[in-house]
This record gives sequence, structure tokens and C-alpha cells, in this order.
Amino acid sequence: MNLIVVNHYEELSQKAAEIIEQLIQSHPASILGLATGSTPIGLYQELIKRYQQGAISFEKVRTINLDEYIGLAEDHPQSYHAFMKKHLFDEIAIPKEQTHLPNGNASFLDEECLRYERLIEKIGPADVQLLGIGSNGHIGFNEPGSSFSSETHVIKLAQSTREANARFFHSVDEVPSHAITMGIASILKSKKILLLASGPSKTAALRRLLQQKKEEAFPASVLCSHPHVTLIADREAWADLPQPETI
Ligand SMILES: N[C@@H]1[C@@H](O)[C@H](O)[C@@H](COP(=O)(O)O)O[C@@H]1O
Repeated sequence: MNLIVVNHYEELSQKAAEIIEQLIQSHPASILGLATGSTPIGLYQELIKRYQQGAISFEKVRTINLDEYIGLAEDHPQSYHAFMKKHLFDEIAIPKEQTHLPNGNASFLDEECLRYERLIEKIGPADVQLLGIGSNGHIGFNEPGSSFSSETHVIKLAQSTREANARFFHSVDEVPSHAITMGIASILKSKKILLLASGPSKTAALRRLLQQKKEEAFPASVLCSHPHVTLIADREAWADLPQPETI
């Protein structure tokens, strides 16, 4: 794992944007695996700036998101469809048919999972998959206990995840109980993985990640078996962990 520790969130966002910018410049038809949550918002703002400055074009880029809540309409302000529109897609010129998220409102969720997995196979693998990390080690919405061989599936959200995400809703009761998420095996198919961690609430998860003990009880631990993972963490997240050069 390639480790980059930066001073603050702005620097994390810029560093991540540089990586994506270089990718798109060298390969305009890149496949980007995108993520939601607070962490990538700064990166998306940086990408929008670079797009506005003419440094990158999304005309040929295709995107495939990690996950979506079950039971929220696409235009519900907290759906991940709405998140992506607000934080990226509405601000750049990218054809809608080149952006993909699971449909959390599908009538037949098992079929939707299969459709999405086939889509990943068809247009993927992602050149780079962005990931945040849940404080319990979840990636996408693969909660602790998710099988390392899982493909896109329906998951019951951990209570701690619903509580962590309740800040976006009026109350924790409004946070959906289930989601559709790319599975861990689906995520691992990506050519490269860019994992972002910001703020003190991520330190414990990073500490456990760095133990490099692969266990389904801590989903992010699977990343130590992927050959091209870059972790960018800010000082607040890194806290008292050993200096990167000693790892
Ligand atoms: N499904 C998302 C994850 O993809 C994200 O990584 C995680 C952490 O979010 P944040 O970046 O807000 O800490 O939250 C959600 O549960």
C-alpha cells in the first residue's frame, strides 16, 4: 500500500484530484469508480475546478458508483443519486448515460444486483476506484462480516453506520436500514484503489488497517491483498500512528 499523509483535508482533496486528473489526461475514456460520504466532496470540488479551467474533460469518462440506499427516490436529497448530481455530475459535462449507480428502488432487488454486477463486468474494471472508510472498516456499504468473495448485493446497514450517516437526515430513524453495494470482490477488480481518510473519527480504522490482518470482521483489511492501493490520510486521521516511512 502506497501511503501519503498530508497536512489537512484541502491537501488531501488536491492530491487525490491530481491523481484523477493525470489519469483522465493520459486516458480520456477512463472508468472512474466513485464514492459518496463527506470525504470525497473536496476532491469533487477540485475536479470541478480543473474541469472549469479546461484541464480535464469528462466527455468520454464513464463512472460507476459503489452503492445506493434502498427505498429512497432518486431525487430524495439524501439518495446517492442526488449526492452525485449535486457534488459532481451537475457541475461537469458528462453524458448521463455514462454515469451509473445501483437502483435502490428497483422492484426486484436481486435482479438489480445482478444487472449492476454485469454492468461492472461490461464497462469495468474501473481504472481507479475511490473509497472512503467507515469507522467500523466498511468500504462501500460492505459492513463487517461481508464475504470477501461478495459481488453486488443487498446489505443490512450496521446501526453504527446508520448513526454515523444520521447527520444527513432529520433523525437516525430516517436513515434507510438497507442498501445495495458493490461487493468486496467487485471492488477488488478495480485496477487501482484510492482510499481517502480524513479526520479523527478515522484513526482507529486506520490503525486496524495498518495491522494488515485480513479478516472479514474488518472489510477494509482486504485492501492489503490488492496490488495498487494508495491511501491518502490527513494529519487528523493519521494522528499518532507511526510515520509512514516506518511502515
Ligand atoms: N457508503 C458510504 C461509504 O462509501 C463511505 O466511505 C462512508 C464514510 O463516509 P464519510 O466519508 O462521510 O466518513 O460512508 C458511507 O457509509
